[in-house]
This record gives sequence, structure tokens and C-alpha cells, in this order.
Amino acid sequence: MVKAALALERKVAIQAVLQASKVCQSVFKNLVSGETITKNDKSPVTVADFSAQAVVNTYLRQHFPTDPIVGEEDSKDLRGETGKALREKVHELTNGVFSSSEQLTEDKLLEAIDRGNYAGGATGRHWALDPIDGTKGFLRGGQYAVCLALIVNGEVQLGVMGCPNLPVDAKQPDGPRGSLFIAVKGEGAFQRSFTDSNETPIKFSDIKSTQEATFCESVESGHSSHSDSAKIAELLGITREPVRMDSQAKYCSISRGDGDIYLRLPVSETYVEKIWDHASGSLLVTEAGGAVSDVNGNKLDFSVGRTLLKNKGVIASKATIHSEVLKAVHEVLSKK
Ligand SMILES: Nc1ncnc2c1ncn2[C@@H]1O[C@H](COP(=O)(O)OS(=O)(=O)O)[C@@H](OP(=O)(O)O)[C@H]1O
Ligand SMILES: [Mg+2]
Ligand SMILES: [Mg+2]
Ligand SMILES: [Mg+2]
Repeated sequence: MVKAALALERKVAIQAVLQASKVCQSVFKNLVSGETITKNDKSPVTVADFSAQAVVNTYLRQHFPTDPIVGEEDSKDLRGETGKALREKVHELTNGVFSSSEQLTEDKLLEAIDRGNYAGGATGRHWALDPIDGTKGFLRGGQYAVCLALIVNGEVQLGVMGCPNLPVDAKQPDGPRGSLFIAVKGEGAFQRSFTDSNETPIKFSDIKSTQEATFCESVESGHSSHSDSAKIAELLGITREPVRMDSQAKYCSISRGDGDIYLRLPVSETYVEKIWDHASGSLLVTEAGGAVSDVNGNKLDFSVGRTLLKNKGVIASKATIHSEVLKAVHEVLSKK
């Protein structure tokens, strides 16, 4: 029997993402839905962000002590007198996940978070972590995801995403929630629930033409232009309403056939996408029978640091319609 690639990395990443997802769920339950929080108070998501990063980085450190990590967050806001209140909350929450022998001191907590400060690059292996992707989704009780990927020599080899609010079965939107997605390069894409470790292979839906397709896009038009995507939909003969959701849950949804096309159209000349917003999701898509490129048809280049400096926007779809989607994207964007 051929030994599965990256078996230990896969197992550790699943455990880390599940634990971090549970931290986020408990913060939401105790803080966001509590009465103490005002609408524009971002602190609950901040606490969950830092704790989730500390939890994942600690697991990675235990099993792969020399692996560097590109994580979205750093401990700056948790340091000194000004960071004391936040630090204490994050400390308590993070230690709630670990056994008595694994408890972190405050210093070790800050150190764990800052292990995410790696610059990335083209050689060797490193992890990319978004402790909460879709922070706005988290706050509104919508979609968010804990996203972890392993990048080796600039190529994503493993991606694990925890989506606490995503229904396990899209056909039962009011059914159980908490979906975990796993992809290893060359080994396919899988889904399981948070509570049952049985994994099911997933793939894109078998639409024959773009007319049958559904778009999936960001909730915020500031992150992807809704007006451009409407024009692209028209060119492709798409009549179904776009499904809007936050976070890399979009990649997960299309990979299991809930939608078909994820468009992230550039909204500004200056915004550069971050690797942690796309690494795990893009591998899931290609392993589920999809294709991913930027709006110019270039492969996403994860080898140039913490950002996707060489790319503009993202187009992900079922592989068989990708070139047609790209053509429509080009037609609309070139007129601007
Ligand atoms: N201007 C702009 N353009 C494009 N992308 C941006 C921009 N600003 C931020 N971000 C990043 O978007 C991440 C969330 O993406 P989403 O697809 O979830 O957006 S949305 O919440 O649905 O609007 C979000 O990830 P999180 O910070 O992890 O939530 C950001 O990294
Ligand atoms: Mg993000
Ligand atoms: Mg984030
Ligand atoms: Mg952020």
C-alpha cells in the first residue's frame, strides 16, 4: 500500500483547525451573542482571532518545531499596559483548550502568536494561517473559516478549513452546522463534520454549461466588485442570483457543488491579496475538479512572500468552464 503523503501534517492540521474553530464558536456564543456587545464593537472577533492563531501555532510547534508560519495576526495589540485587558482574555481562552501540562504563560502566548511572523518565500516549507477568515461574517453570525495550509517550495500541498457555520449538507440549510474541508495535493478533496471523523470525497457539480452555473462572491462589494460580476454573469448566460458569503467558505461551497464559480474581482489598484486568504481554498478547488487563476489567467503564485504580489483578483470554477469564465472576465474588465 502506498503511504499517504503528509499523513502526520494532515492529522495535526485537522486537530489544530478543529480546536481553533471551537474557540471561535465559544467566543461567539459567550461574547457576540451576549448583551454586552454593541454593534460596532470588534473586540470579540479580535479575542477569537488571537486565540485561534495561538492554538494553531502551538499545535504546529509541538509537532513540527522547525516549520515557520505565515499567520495573519501578531501580538502587538496584546503587549504592554494598553494590551493588558485583551491579553488576559486571550490568555484565558487559549489555555482553555490545552491540558494542565500544556498551559502557556503570557509570554509563551505572545511568542506563539508571533511565530506567525514568517516572511514566506519560494524555498522550503511553511504554513499559512488565517485564524479567522471573514471576520465580518463571524460578527454577523454568518460564514467564517479557520484556514490552514502547508506550502512547500512555493506550492500549496495541504489545506484544511473549518467552517463552523456552514451546514454539513447544503440541501439542509437548517440542519447541523460545522463543516471541515481537507485537501492534499494529488489525493483529492474531502469533507467531514466537526463531530464525526468520517470523511466524504467532494467534487464540483456536473453542470454542462455556464448557463447552469451559480456565482459565489464576497458579501462586501469593497472586496470584490458586484457590478462587474453582474456583467460577467450576463455574458455567461447566468440567470441564477449570486450567492454571497464571507470567507473561504466560498471555495468550500463551490468545491462540493453548492455553487460553481467564485469571482474575486479587483476593486482597487493597490490592494494585494494575502496568501492566507487563498492558499487552502485554492488547493481544495483544484483537488475537487476545479481550476484557479487570477483575473489575467495566471496561476496564483504563493512563492513570493506573505502576499500574492504577482496576481490580481481570483477566478475559481469547475475546470471545464474556467477558460470561458476567464474570457468573460477579460471582456468586462478590459472595457474599464
Ligand atoms: N480591499 C480589499 N479587497 C479584497 N480583500 C480584502 C480587502 N480588505 C480586506 N480584504 C480581505 O478580505 C478577507 C475577507 O474576504 P471575504 O471574501 O470574506 O470578504 S467579505 O467579508 O465577504 O466581504 C479579509 O480576511 P479577514 O481579515 O481574515 O477577514 C481580508 O484579508
Ligand atoms: Mg482572511
Ligand atoms: Mg483573518
Ligand atoms: Mg483581517
